[in-house]
Amino acid sequence: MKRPVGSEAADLIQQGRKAFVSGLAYAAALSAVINMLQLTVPLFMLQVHDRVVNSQSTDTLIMLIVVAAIALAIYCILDYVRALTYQVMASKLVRRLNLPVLQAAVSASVTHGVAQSGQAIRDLNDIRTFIVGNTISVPLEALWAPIFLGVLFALHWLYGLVALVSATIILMLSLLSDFLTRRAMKRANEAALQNVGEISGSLRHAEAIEAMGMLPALAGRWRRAQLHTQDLLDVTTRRSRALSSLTRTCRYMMQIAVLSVGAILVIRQEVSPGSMVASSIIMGRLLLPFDSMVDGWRQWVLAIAAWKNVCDLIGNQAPKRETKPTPRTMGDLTVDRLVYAPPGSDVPVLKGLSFSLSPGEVLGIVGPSAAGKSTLARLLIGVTKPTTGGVYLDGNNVYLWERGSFGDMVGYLPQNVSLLDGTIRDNIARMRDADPRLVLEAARLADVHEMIGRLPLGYDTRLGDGTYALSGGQRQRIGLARAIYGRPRLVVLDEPNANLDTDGERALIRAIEALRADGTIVILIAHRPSIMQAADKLMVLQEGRISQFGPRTAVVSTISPGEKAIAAVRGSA
Ligand SMILES: Nc1ncnc2c1ncn2[C@@H]1O[C@H](COP(=O)(O)OP(=O)(O)OP(=O)(O)O)[C@@H](O)[C@H]1O
Repeated sequence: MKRPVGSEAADLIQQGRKAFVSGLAYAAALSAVINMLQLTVPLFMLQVHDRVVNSQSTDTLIMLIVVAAIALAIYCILDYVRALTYQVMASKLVRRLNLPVLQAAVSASVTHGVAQSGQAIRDLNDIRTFIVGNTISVPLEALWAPIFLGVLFALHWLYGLVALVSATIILMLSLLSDFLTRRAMKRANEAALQNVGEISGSLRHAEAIEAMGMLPALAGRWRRAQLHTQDLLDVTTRRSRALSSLTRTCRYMMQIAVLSVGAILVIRQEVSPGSMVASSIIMGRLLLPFDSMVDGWRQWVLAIAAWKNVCDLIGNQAPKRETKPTPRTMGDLTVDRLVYAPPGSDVPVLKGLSFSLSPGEVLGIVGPSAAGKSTLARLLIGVTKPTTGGVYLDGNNVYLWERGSFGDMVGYLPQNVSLLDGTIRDNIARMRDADPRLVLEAARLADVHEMIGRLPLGYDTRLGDGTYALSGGQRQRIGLARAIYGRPRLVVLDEPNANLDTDGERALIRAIEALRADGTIVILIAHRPSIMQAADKLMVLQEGRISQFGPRTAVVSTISPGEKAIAAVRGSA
């Protein structure tokens, strides 16, 4: 039986939460013992002063050394085990969630843009850094403060009182630091993120910037934005440095205070000299988590917010798709009352489209700009979720289809061909371990084999930033080879001839004919009419509605003269 779609995401979140909570409980148990063992040194001092110095007994000293050494050895092991526990927690979480977050981020970037999805990947990394860092332990350490306080009260109530007042002062200073820096820090971080986003976005258009002399104006904007960020950071740094100096000084003063109280008590012979030194050490240990309490708390809040973002992304934004592969099919493509309105908009771009195509049919889609052609293409390949209605391939909903098996069924050449960082072979083979036979077959079918052979490293030529730059036509033809790699059952080509010369167009028509002979359903979207001679059927899309649909010759004969997009089709008939 198939599991309900989306339940895998909920399971993953649940498992991640469980692993974190059980790991934290284990770390808390270890922390309990570790904190007790941290009393080894002060207790050793106390005993040395009170027993060894007074009795001058080296036997007692040796016994104390042995006991302390055993306690410290156990401390060392447990401290290491606790660090390992955090590391295992972090790596389990990242291993489980890496792929789902990446998948969800890709889906989210289709609908919400790249910024949000990039943030989710950063969030997961932040959670990992938080778990393996020191601040995760702060609340666990603070839990043991009452024990240290109890020991100090047990040594003398005045030690306890000084410690209690000191802890309160340190906590107040820590809260004050948070109050004075939190807002400015948040604004500085947001401004810095925005700056980096703007700069990296603009660098993608370096040619246009350079050619049209936009650099001075852009540099002025970046400079102003960076100065603003720097001002905010300066404010936070000044305030937090001042408060951390004050806190540290207070801590030293409090240790002097406890030592002074101890000295008075020793003079009055109310406590032993050993207890004076021991109380100073315990006090330092007690104040440590209070010092980092607010920072630790802030890190916890940030980590919880990051976890919430990751859960939201996986649970809500990721498409609720089937998790089991669907077998390869040869059936019809059916579009049923398809309506699509972009997120946040009530105005549909596509208004109730219905049509169907049989295996081996080639459909050409024409229409004026902004008619909804590319939006329809994205719905046909199951990238975008329909608002209502659906697209079905052999009865299976293309949006809900498990992505791995659907990818084998489908080829897509987007309007803006985007080749990925990697070799030409990697790109044609869709970044999988390339099967050379299939890569060659796709390249031959797209008629790019010779062209690739002329490149410096052939199929091993690397594409990406700072590497080999292909022409627009070369990119489009390699994109076509990628779309038809593995002989998919449905191929959607959005403006496949936009950058092609006559030879390229002829090769494209040959590729479409080969796909048709193979029983593949091909959908062609084009403004340039020459390619439409390869189509069996034509659809004219206008303002999100099908105004014409049928065999190519029939549609062409019924088109009213004067319509721009349709005149283009007539030219091809
Ligand atoms: N995610 C979205 N958010 C807002 N508007 C959108 C979204 N997707 C599509 N649109 C709008 O839908 C309309 C159709 O866009 P589409 O890209 O499908 O047109 P097209 O027919 O392919 O145009 P062209 O021939 O110029 O490529 C446009 O007005 C576009 O702004």
